[in-house]
Amino acid sequence: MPTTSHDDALAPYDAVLLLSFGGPEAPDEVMPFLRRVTAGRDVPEDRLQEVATHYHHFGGRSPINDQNRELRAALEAEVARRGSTVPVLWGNRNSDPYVTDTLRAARAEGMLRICVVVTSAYSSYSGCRQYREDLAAATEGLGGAGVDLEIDKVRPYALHPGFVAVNTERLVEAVADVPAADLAAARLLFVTHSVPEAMDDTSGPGDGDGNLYVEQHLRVGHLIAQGLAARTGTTLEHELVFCSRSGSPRTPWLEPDVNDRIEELAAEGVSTVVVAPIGFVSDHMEVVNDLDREAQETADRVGVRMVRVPTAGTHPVFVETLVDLLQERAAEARDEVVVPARADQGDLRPSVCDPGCCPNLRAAKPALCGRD
Ligand SMILES: CC1=C(CCC(=O)O)c2cc3nc(cc4[nH]c(cc5[nH]c(cc1n2)c(C)c5CCC(=O)O)c(CCC(=O)O)c4C)C(CCC(=O)O)=C3C
Ligand SMILES: [Fe+2]
Repeated sequence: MPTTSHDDALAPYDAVLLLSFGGPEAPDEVMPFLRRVTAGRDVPEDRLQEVATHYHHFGGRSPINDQNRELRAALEAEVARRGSTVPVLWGNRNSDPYVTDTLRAARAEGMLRICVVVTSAYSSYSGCRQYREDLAAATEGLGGAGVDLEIDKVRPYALHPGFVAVNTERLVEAVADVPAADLAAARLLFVTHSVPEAMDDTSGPGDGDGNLYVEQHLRVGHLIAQGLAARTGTTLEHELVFCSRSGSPRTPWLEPDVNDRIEELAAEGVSTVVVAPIGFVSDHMEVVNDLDREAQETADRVGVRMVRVPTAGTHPVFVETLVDLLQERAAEARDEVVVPARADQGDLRPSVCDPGCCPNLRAAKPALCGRD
Protein backbone atom coordinates (compact mmCIF):
# COMPACT_ATOMS: atom_id res chain seq x y z
CA MET A 1 0.00 0.00 0.00
CA PRO A 2 1.44 3.40 -0.89
CA THR A 3 1.55 5.67 2.09
CA THR A 4 2.31 9.20 1.02
CA SER A 5 3.27 10.92 4.25
CA HIS A 6 1.14 13.95 5.11
CA ASP A 7 4.15 16.26 4.95
CA ASP A 8 5.07 15.07 1.44
CA ALA A 9 4.91 18.01 -1.02
CA LEU A 10 2.59 15.95 -3.25
CA ALA A 11 0.25 14.69 -0.52
CA PRO A 12 -2.59 13.66 -0.76
CA TYR A 13 -1.63 11.97 -4.04
CA ASP A 14 -0.40 8.37 -4.26
CA ALA A 15 0.95 8.83 -7.78
CA VAL A 16 1.46 11.28 -10.62
CA LEU A 17 0.32 10.27 -14.12
CA LEU A 18 2.02 11.73 -17.18
CA LEU A 19 -0.71 11.47 -19.84
CA SER A 20 0.18 11.78 -23.52
CA PHE A 21 -0.90 11.17 -27.09
CA GLY A 22 1.14 8.07 -27.94
CA GLY A 23 2.71 7.04 -31.23
CA PRO A 24 3.79 3.99 -33.21
CA GLU A 25 7.18 2.39 -32.49
CA ALA A 26 7.44 -0.01 -35.44
CA PRO A 27 6.31 0.05 -39.10
CA ASP A 28 3.49 -2.43 -38.54
CA GLU A 29 2.08 -0.24 -35.78
CA VAL A 30 1.68 2.83 -38.02
CA MET A 31 -1.67 2.16 -39.75
CA PRO A 32 -3.38 0.68 -36.66
CA PHE A 33 -2.23 3.78 -34.73
CA LEU A 34 -3.55 6.16 -37.38
CA ARG A 35 -6.88 4.31 -37.50
CA ARG A 36 -7.22 4.57 -33.72
CA VAL A 37 -6.42 8.30 -33.76
CA THR A 38 -8.95 9.06 -36.48
CA ALA A 39 -11.74 6.60 -35.57
CA GLY A 40 -15.06 8.40 -35.89
CA ARG A 41 -13.41 11.56 -37.21
CA ASP A 42 -13.62 13.33 -40.48
CA VAL A 43 -10.13 12.46 -41.80
CA PRO A 44 -10.01 11.23 -45.44
CA GLU A 45 -8.22 7.97 -46.28
CA ASP A 46 -5.67 9.72 -48.54
CA ARG A 47 -4.65 11.97 -45.62
CA LEU A 48 -4.05 8.84 -43.53
CA GLN A 49 -1.89 7.31 -46.27
CA GLU A 50 0.06 10.57 -46.50
CA VAL A 51 0.63 10.73 -42.73
CA ALA A 52 1.72 7.08 -42.77
CA THR A 53 4.56 8.08 -45.12
CA HIS A 54 5.71 10.66 -42.54
CA TYR A 55 6.11 7.90 -39.97
CA HIS A 56 7.80 5.60 -42.50
CA HIS A 57 10.42 8.30 -43.20
CA PHE A 58 11.44 7.70 -39.60
CA GLY A 59 11.47 3.90 -39.77
CA GLY A 60 7.86 3.65 -38.56
CA ARG A 61 8.87 4.94 -35.15
CA SER A 62 7.55 8.15 -33.64
CA PRO A 63 9.96 9.86 -31.26
CA ILE A 64 7.14 10.77 -28.86
CA ASN A 65 7.22 7.71 -26.60
CA ASP A 66 10.96 7.87 -26.02
CA GLN A 67 10.57 11.57 -25.23
CA ASN A 68 7.87 10.74 -22.69
CA ARG A 69 10.02 7.98 -21.16
CA GLU A 70 12.70 10.60 -20.61
CA LEU A 71 10.26 13.18 -19.31
CA ARG A 72 8.73 10.65 -16.90
CA ALA A 73 12.17 9.80 -15.52
CA ALA A 74 13.12 13.48 -15.24
CA LEU A 75 9.87 14.27 -13.42
CA GLU A 76 10.38 11.40 -11.02
CA ALA A 77 13.93 12.58 -10.30
CA GLU A 78 12.74 16.14 -9.66
CA VAL A 79 9.90 14.91 -7.43
CA ALA A 80 12.44 12.85 -5.43
CA ARG A 81 14.85 15.80 -5.27
CA ARG A 82 12.09 17.73 -3.53
CA GLY A 83 11.85 14.99 -0.93
CA SER A 84 8.62 13.44 -2.22
CA THR A 85 8.25 9.66 -2.52
CA VAL A 86 5.36 9.80 -5.00
CA PRO A 87 6.00 7.71 -8.15
CA VAL A 88 5.47 9.10 -11.66
CA LEU A 89 3.48 6.82 -13.99
CA TRP A 90 2.93 7.19 -17.73
CA GLY A 91 -0.03 6.43 -19.96
CA ASN A 92 -1.16 7.25 -23.51
CA ARG A 93 -4.37 7.80 -25.40
CA ASN A 94 -3.39 6.04 -28.62
CA SER A 95 -0.60 3.56 -27.98
CA ASP A 96 0.95 1.29 -25.40
CA PRO A 97 1.17 1.94 -22.44
CA TYR A 98 -2.53 2.77 -22.63
CA VAL A 99 -3.81 4.94 -19.83
CA THR A 100 -6.37 2.27 -18.86
CA ASP A 101 -3.57 -0.28 -18.31
CA THR A 102 -1.52 2.21 -16.31
CA LEU A 103 -4.47 3.04 -14.06
CA ARG A 104 -5.36 -0.64 -13.65
CA ALA A 105 -1.80 -1.42 -12.51
CA ALA A 106 -1.74 1.62 -10.22
CA ARG A 107 -5.00 0.60 -8.63
CA ALA A 108 -3.78 -2.96 -8.12
CA GLU A 109 -0.94 -1.48 -6.08
CA GLY A 110 -3.37 0.58 -4.03
CA MET A 111 -2.65 3.93 -5.68
CA LEU A 112 -6.08 5.53 -5.66
CA ARG A 113 -5.47 9.29 -5.61
CA ILE A 114 -3.74 10.33 -8.79
CA CYS A 115 -2.66 13.70 -10.15
CA VAL A 116 -2.47 13.95 -13.93
CA VAL A 117 -0.28 16.21 -16.02
CA VAL A 118 -0.87 16.15 -19.79
CA THR A 119 1.71 16.80 -22.50
CA SER A 120 -0.31 19.68 -23.86
CA ALA A 121 -0.12 23.20 -22.44
CA TYR A 122 -3.11 24.90 -24.08
CA SER A 123 -6.89 24.95 -23.81
CA SER A 124 -8.73 23.16 -26.63
CA TYR A 125 -10.81 20.05 -27.08
CA SER A 126 -7.81 18.10 -28.47
CA GLY A 127 -5.35 19.34 -25.85
CA CYS A 128 -7.52 19.36 -22.74
CA ARG A 129 -11.05 17.93 -22.74
CA GLN A 130 -10.14 14.92 -24.90
CA TYR A 131 -7.59 13.87 -22.26
CA ARG A 132 -10.30 14.31 -19.60
CA GLU A 133 -12.52 12.01 -21.68
CA ASP A 134 -9.65 9.50 -21.90
CA LEU A 135 -9.49 9.48 -18.10
CA ALA A 136 -13.25 8.92 -17.81
CA ALA A 137 -13.14 6.12 -20.38
CA ALA A 138 -10.12 4.56 -18.65
CA THR A 139 -11.81 4.47 -15.25
CA GLU A 140 -15.01 3.15 -16.84
CA GLY A 141 -12.87 0.53 -18.56
CA LEU A 142 -11.87 -0.71 -15.12
CA GLY A 143 -15.52 -1.59 -14.53
CA GLY A 144 -17.04 -0.84 -11.17
CA ALA A 145 -13.50 -0.95 -9.87
CA GLY A 146 -12.82 2.44 -11.37
CA VAL A 147 -15.04 4.22 -8.94
CA ASP A 148 -12.54 4.19 -6.07
CA LEU A 149 -9.94 6.08 -8.09
CA GLU A 150 -9.82 9.81 -7.44
CA ILE A 151 -8.21 11.66 -10.30
CA ASP A 152 -7.22 15.32 -10.45
CA LYS A 153 -5.34 17.22 -13.13
CA VAL A 154 -3.04 20.23 -13.20
CA ARG A 155 -4.39 23.31 -14.99
CA PRO A 156 -3.59 24.19 -18.61
CA TYR A 157 -0.10 25.60 -18.18
CA ALA A 158 0.74 27.61 -21.30
CA LEU A 159 0.66 30.84 -19.29
CA HIS A 160 2.64 29.51 -16.33
CA PRO A 161 5.75 31.73 -16.16
CA GLY A 162 7.95 28.61 -16.31
CA PHE A 163 6.50 27.53 -19.65
CA VAL A 164 7.12 30.98 -21.09
CA ALA A 165 10.62 30.94 -19.55
CA VAL A 166 11.65 27.58 -21.01
CA ASN A 167 10.46 28.54 -24.48
CA THR A 168 12.26 31.88 -24.19
CA GLU A 169 15.42 30.06 -23.13
CA ARG A 170 15.18 27.67 -26.09
CA LEU A 171 14.72 30.63 -28.46
CA VAL A 172 17.63 32.64 -27.04
CA GLU A 173 19.89 29.57 -27.37
CA ALA A 174 18.70 28.82 -30.91
CA VAL A 175 19.42 32.31 -32.25
CA ALA A 176 22.77 32.66 -30.48
CA ASP A 177 24.63 31.63 -33.66
CA VAL A 178 22.68 33.86 -36.05
CA PRO A 179 24.75 36.93 -37.03
CA ALA A 180 23.28 40.07 -35.41
CA ALA A 181 22.41 41.77 -38.71
CA ASP A 182 20.60 38.66 -40.02
CA LEU A 183 18.75 38.27 -36.75
CA ALA A 184 17.59 41.87 -36.71
CA ALA A 185 15.96 41.33 -40.13
CA ALA A 186 14.52 37.89 -39.31
CA ARG A 187 10.87 37.03 -38.81
CA LEU A 188 9.83 35.00 -35.81
CA LEU A 189 7.14 32.43 -36.55
CA PHE A 190 5.49 30.85 -33.53
CA VAL A 191 4.00 27.55 -34.68
CA THR A 192 1.26 25.36 -33.33
CA HIS A 193 -0.99 22.53 -34.45
CA SER A 194 -3.80 23.77 -36.66
CA VAL A 195 -7.27 22.78 -35.44
CA PRO A 196 -10.70 23.20 -37.03
CA GLU A 197 -11.87 26.81 -36.72
CA ALA A 198 -14.93 25.49 -34.88
CA MET A 199 -12.63 23.94 -32.25
CA ASP A 200 -10.84 27.25 -31.67
CA ASP A 201 -14.15 29.15 -31.69
CA THR A 202 -15.39 27.00 -28.79
CA SER A 203 -12.12 26.73 -26.83
CA GLY A 204 -12.22 28.12 -23.31
CA PRO A 205 -14.99 28.33 -20.71
CA GLY A 206 -18.50 27.66 -21.98
CA ASP A 207 -19.67 31.15 -20.99
CA GLY A 208 -16.67 32.89 -22.58
CA ASP A 209 -16.05 34.20 -26.08
CA GLY A 210 -14.12 31.17 -27.30
CA ASN A 211 -10.89 31.36 -29.31
CA LEU A 212 -8.87 30.81 -26.15
CA TYR A 213 -6.60 28.35 -28.02
CA VAL A 214 -5.36 31.07 -30.36
CA GLU A 215 -5.46 33.73 -27.64
CA GLN A 216 -3.19 31.72 -25.33
CA HIS A 217 -0.66 31.16 -28.14
CA LEU A 218 -0.66 34.88 -28.98
CA ARG A 219 -0.05 35.77 -25.34
CA VAL A 220 2.73 33.19 -24.93
CA GLY A 221 4.35 34.35 -28.18
CA HIS A 222 4.15 37.99 -27.18
CA LEU A 223 5.80 37.27 -23.81
CA ILE A 224 8.55 35.19 -25.43
CA ALA A 225 9.27 37.93 -27.98
CA GLN A 226 9.50 40.44 -25.12
CA GLY A 227 11.81 38.08 -23.26
CA LEU A 228 14.03 37.75 -26.32
CA ALA A 229 14.23 41.53 -26.63
CA ALA A 230 15.11 41.86 -22.95
CA ARG A 231 17.78 39.16 -23.19
CA THR A 232 19.37 40.06 -26.54
CA GLY A 233 18.31 43.62 -27.34
CA THR A 234 16.74 42.34 -30.57
CA THR A 235 13.05 42.92 -31.17
CA LEU A 236 11.70 40.56 -33.82
CA GLU A 237 8.51 40.97 -35.79
CA HIS A 238 6.52 37.90 -34.83
CA GLU A 239 3.28 36.13 -35.70
CA LEU A 240 1.42 32.87 -35.11
CA VAL A 241 1.27 30.27 -37.89
CA PHE A 242 0.00 26.69 -38.05
CA CYS A 243 1.16 23.23 -39.07
CA SER A 244 -0.17 19.69 -39.44
CA ARG A 245 -3.60 20.51 -40.85
CA SER A 246 -5.73 17.39 -41.02
CA GLY A 247 -9.43 16.74 -41.59
CA SER A 248 -11.56 17.19 -44.66
CA PRO A 249 -10.40 19.90 -47.08
CA ARG A 250 -13.96 21.30 -46.93
CA THR A 251 -13.69 22.04 -43.20
CA PRO A 252 -12.00 25.37 -42.35
CA TRP A 253 -8.90 24.98 -40.14
CA LEU A 254 -6.70 27.68 -38.61
CA GLU A 255 -4.36 29.38 -41.09
CA PRO A 256 -1.87 30.50 -42.33
CA ASP A 257 0.07 27.30 -42.82
CA VAL A 258 3.75 27.64 -41.94
CA ASN A 259 4.83 26.63 -45.48
CA ASP A 260 2.59 29.21 -47.18
CA ARG A 261 3.84 31.90 -44.83
CA ILE A 262 7.50 31.08 -45.47
CA GLU A 263 6.85 31.37 -49.22
CA GLU A 264 5.12 34.74 -48.79
CA LEU A 265 7.88 36.08 -46.58
CA ALA A 266 10.49 35.00 -49.11
CA ALA A 267 8.58 36.93 -51.78
CA GLU A 268 8.68 39.98 -49.49
CA GLY A 269 12.47 39.66 -49.29
CA VAL A 270 12.78 38.13 -45.84
CA SER A 271 15.92 35.98 -45.73
CA THR A 272 15.78 34.39 -42.24
CA VAL A 273 12.81 32.83 -40.44
CA VAL A 274 13.00 31.62 -36.86
CA VAL A 275 10.47 28.84 -36.35
CA ALA A 276 9.46 28.30 -32.71
CA PRO A 277 6.96 25.45 -32.18
CA ILE A 278 5.51 26.73 -28.89
CA GLY A 279 2.36 24.63 -29.39
CA PHE A 280 4.25 21.42 -28.62
CA VAL A 281 6.17 20.26 -25.58
CA SER A 282 8.52 17.83 -27.34
CA ASP A 283 10.07 17.37 -30.77
CA HIS A 284 7.60 14.68 -31.84
CA MET A 285 6.47 13.82 -35.37
CA GLU A 286 4.70 17.13 -36.05
CA VAL A 287 8.02 18.84 -35.37
CA VAL A 288 10.59 16.51 -36.94
CA ASN A 289 8.45 15.85 -40.02
CA ASP A 290 6.16 18.82 -40.56
CA LEU A 291 8.78 21.42 -39.60
CA ASP A 292 12.26 19.88 -39.94
CA ARG A 293 11.44 18.06 -43.18
CA GLU A 294 8.53 19.86 -44.87
CA ALA A 295 8.92 23.47 -43.74
CA GLN A 296 12.69 23.17 -44.12
CA GLU A 297 12.17 21.94 -47.68
CA THR A 298 9.94 24.94 -48.38
CA ALA A 299 12.52 27.30 -46.91
CA ASP A 300 15.31 25.70 -48.97
CA ARG A 301 13.24 25.94 -52.16
CA VAL A 302 12.54 29.66 -51.72
CA GLY A 303 16.04 30.45 -50.47
CA VAL A 304 15.19 31.35 -46.88
CA ARG A 305 17.37 30.39 -43.95
CA MET A 306 15.23 28.60 -41.36
CA VAL A 307 16.26 28.34 -37.73
CA ARG A 308 14.12 25.82 -35.84
CA VAL A 309 13.87 26.35 -32.10
CA PRO A 310 13.75 23.18 -29.96
CA THR A 311 10.63 22.52 -27.85
CA ALA A 312 10.68 22.32 -24.05
CA GLY A 313 11.54 18.59 -23.99
CA THR A 314 13.28 17.71 -20.73
CA HIS A 315 14.82 21.13 -20.14
CA PRO A 316 15.24 21.47 -16.34
CA VAL A 317 13.12 24.64 -16.33
CA PHE A 318 10.25 22.68 -17.91
CA VAL A 319 10.63 19.73 -15.55
CA GLU A 320 10.67 22.09 -12.56
CA THR A 321 7.63 23.92 -13.93
CA LEU A 322 5.60 20.73 -14.21
CA VAL A 323 6.55 19.71 -10.67
CA ASP A 324 5.65 23.23 -9.44
CA LEU A 325 2.23 22.73 -11.07
CA LEU A 326 1.85 19.33 -9.41
CA GLN A 327 2.70 20.86 -6.02
CA GLU A 328 0.25 23.67 -6.67
CA ARG A 329 -2.49 21.11 -7.46
CA ALA A 330 -1.62 19.09 -4.36
CA ALA A 331 -1.91 22.21 -2.18
CA GLU A 332 -5.29 22.89 -3.78
CA ALA A 333 -6.37 19.31 -3.00
CA ARG A 334 -5.35 19.91 0.63
CA ASP A 335 -7.64 22.98 0.64
CA GLU A 336 -4.74 25.35 1.15
CA VAL A 337 -4.89 28.87 -0.22
CA VAL A 338 -3.09 28.79 -3.57
CA VAL A 339 -1.98 31.78 -5.60
CA PRO A 340 -1.38 30.34 -9.07
CA ALA A 341 1.83 31.44 -10.75
CA ARG A 342 0.95 33.42 -13.87
CA ALA A 343 2.89 35.00 -16.71
CA ASP A 344 0.39 37.81 -17.40
CA GLN A 345 -2.88 39.25 -16.14
CA GLY A 346 -5.09 37.61 -18.77
CA ASP A 347 -7.52 34.73 -18.38
CA LEU A 348 -6.19 31.88 -16.26
CA ARG A 349 -7.82 28.47 -16.58
CA PRO A 350 -8.45 26.51 -13.38
CA SER A 351 -7.43 22.91 -12.64
CA VAL A 352 -11.08 21.89 -12.45
CA CYS A 353 -12.57 22.74 -15.83
CA ASP A 354 -15.75 24.75 -16.20
CA PRO A 355 -18.93 23.09 -17.42
CA GLY A 356 -19.05 23.03 -21.21
CA CYS A 357 -15.51 24.30 -21.74
CA CYS A 358 -13.67 23.18 -24.90
CA PRO A 359 -16.65 21.02 -25.89
CA ASN A 360 -16.61 17.82 -27.88
CA LEU A 361 -18.42 19.01 -31.00
CA ARG A 362 -19.20 15.50 -32.22
CA ALA A 363 -20.74 13.87 -29.16
CA ALA A 364 -21.01 14.73 -25.50
CA LYS A 365 -18.95 12.23 -23.50
CA PRO A 366 -18.16 11.82 -19.81
CA ALA A 367 -15.01 13.64 -18.75
CA LEU A 368 -13.16 13.75 -15.41
CA CYS A 369 -11.51 16.74 -13.71
CA GLY A 370 -14.31 19.16 -14.48
CA ARG A 371 -17.51 20.50 -13.02
CA ASP A 372 -19.58 18.81 -15.76
C1 LIG B 1 -4.26 20.46 -30.84
C2 LIG B 1 -3.54 19.19 -31.20
C3 LIG B 1 -2.35 18.73 -30.66
C4 LIG B 1 -1.51 19.40 -29.58
C5 LIG B 1 -1.98 19.00 -28.21
C6 LIG B 1 -1.57 17.59 -27.81
O1 LIG B 1 -0.37 17.32 -27.83
O2 LIG B 1 -2.46 16.78 -27.51
C7 LIG B 1 -2.05 17.49 -31.29
C8 LIG B 1 -0.94 16.69 -30.98
C9 LIG B 1 -0.54 15.52 -31.64
N1 LIG B 1 -1.11 14.98 -32.75
C10 LIG B 1 -0.43 13.84 -33.08
C11 LIG B 1 -0.73 12.98 -34.15
C12 LIG B 1 -1.87 13.07 -34.94
N2 LIG B 1 -2.87 14.03 -34.87
C13 LIG B 1 -3.85 13.76 -35.82
C14 LIG B 1 -5.01 14.48 -36.04
C15 LIG B 1 -5.44 15.63 -35.37
N3 LIG B 1 -4.70 16.34 -34.41
C16 LIG B 1 -5.48 17.39 -33.95
C17 LIG B 1 -5.09 18.33 -32.98
C18 LIG B 1 -3.96 18.24 -32.19
N4 LIG B 1 -3.02 17.23 -32.21
C19 LIG B 1 -6.73 17.34 -34.64
C20 LIG B 1 -7.88 18.31 -34.42
C21 LIG B 1 -6.69 16.26 -35.53
C22 LIG B 1 -7.79 15.79 -36.48
C23 LIG B 1 -8.45 14.54 -35.98
C24 LIG B 1 -9.15 14.77 -34.69
O3 LIG B 1 -10.15 15.51 -34.68
O4 LIG B 1 -8.65 14.26 -33.67
C25 LIG B 1 -3.45 12.57 -36.51
C26 LIG B 1 -4.27 11.89 -37.60
C27 LIG B 1 -3.60 11.98 -38.92
C28 LIG B 1 -3.52 13.41 -39.42
O5 LIG B 1 -2.57 14.11 -39.09
O6 LIG B 1 -4.42 13.78 -40.17
C29 LIG B 1 -2.22 12.17 -35.97
C30 LIG B 1 -1.40 10.96 -36.38
C31 LIG B 1 0.64 13.64 -32.12
C32 LIG B 1 1.63 12.45 -32.11
C33 LIG B 1 2.91 12.83 -32.80
C34 LIG B 1 3.87 11.69 -32.91
O7 LIG B 1 3.47 10.58 -33.28
O8 LIG B 1 5.06 11.91 -32.64
C35 LIG B 1 0.55 14.69 -31.24
C36 LIG B 1 1.41 14.93 -30.03
FE1 LIG C 1 -2.72 15.85 -33.81
